[in-house]
Amino acid sequence: MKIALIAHDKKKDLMIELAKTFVNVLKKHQLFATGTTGRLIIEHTGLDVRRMKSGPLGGDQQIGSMVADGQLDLVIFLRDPLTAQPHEPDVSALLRLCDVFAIPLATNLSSARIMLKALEEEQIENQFHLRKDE
Ligand SMILES: O=C(CO)COP(=O)(O)O
Repeated sequence: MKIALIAHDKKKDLMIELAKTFVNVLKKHQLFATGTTGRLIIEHTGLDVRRMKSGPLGGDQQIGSMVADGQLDLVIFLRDPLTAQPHEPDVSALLRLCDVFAIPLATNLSSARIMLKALEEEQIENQFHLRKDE
């Protein structure tokens, strides 16, 4: 499965802890991340992560493009709903595209844990999302 991992600044520590907790699950999959999130995950877990640009510099849009192209199966995006983001339109666009293409999307720690637990137990199948044109 192809999984995107993204965290806003105040949620990065949570993302690192999440990645550490589920490192044995995550290492079985292809991982993608926005720039800073990816660097931190690599530094703290040694996981192989393909890094896009940083979120404010277009990373969310790059991930969104992958969603639109059917290149991602899961998105975990630990958002900070209490801090204004300069690239809020990019964030909204990515969340919207996940809904357009019915890609499983976790936007907080609790839903992310449920998603990774399901992945651990192999309850999520590859490419079960619907393409918009299907
Ligand atoms: O801003 C982000 C998501 O909107 C995350 O980007 P970084 O991982 O580069 O901090």
